[in-house]
Amino acid sequence: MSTSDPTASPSTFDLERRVDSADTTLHGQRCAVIALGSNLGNRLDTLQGAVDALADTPGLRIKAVSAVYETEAVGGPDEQPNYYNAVVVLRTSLPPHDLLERGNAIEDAFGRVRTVRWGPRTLDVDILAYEGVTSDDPQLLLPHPRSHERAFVLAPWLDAQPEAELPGHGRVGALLDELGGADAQGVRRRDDIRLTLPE
Ligand SMILES: Nc1ncnc2c1ncn2[C@@H]1O[C@H](COP(=O)(O)OP(=O)(O)OP(=O)(O)O)[C@@H](O)[C@H]1O
Ligand SMILES: Nc1nc2c(c(=O)[nH]1)N=C(CO)CN2
Repeated sequence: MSTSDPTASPSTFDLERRVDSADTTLHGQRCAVIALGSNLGNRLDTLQGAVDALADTPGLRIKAVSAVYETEAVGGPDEQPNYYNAVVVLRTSLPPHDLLERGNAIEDAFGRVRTVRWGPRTLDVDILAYEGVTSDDPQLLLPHPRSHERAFVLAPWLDAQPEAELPGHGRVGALLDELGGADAQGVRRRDDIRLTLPE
């Protein structure tokens, strides 16, 4: 992890130790899919910062990043700004809870404040699925229990991984069709902006 990592903290060392041990045990690398969302502040810079921070995580390699989608806020208080949403497909030797911890640290680094449920936020990092893992632990529900009904998740996921399947629900493309497509939920691909992967 580089010293410029905005999430670097003493717990970073803990994380590195766990990554090292995960690398040398049976965990191997598994595929995981992460949803990013932002509807406060500079949404594009924040999503790019989150991609950079994920890419800078030991034991994690990004395989694909979706286009950016501008999406109407679902749930929570009225009159929220639109979100920018994107999905990242990765391979990792981090166990699921460590990946969650890393996602939470990245949210915190970008000023995430938790007030009302589904309220506006600088950054949301959700784990949509983790290869071979289902979990009913409220701290980490896998696959994410609401992803099948959210076009703001399915449209970018399909973009990043056209053959994707949501465990227990089927193909992501079919799920999006069942919702009536991206347009039906106010989800629009923004082809004028994009996220990049660090070299
Ligand atoms: N798959 C998951 N990915 C991320 N957080 C999860 C997951 N499953 C459970 N959680 C838990 O959900 C808690 C609340 O997360 P958060 O406030 O970001 O919810 P939200 O993104 O607003 O709502 P939603 O869960 O509907 O997307 C977190 O503390 C986290 O431990
Ligand atoms: N459009 C949109 N709406 C949301 C989003 C989001 O990322 N995009 N995230 C939520 C909680 O995770 C609740 N509502």
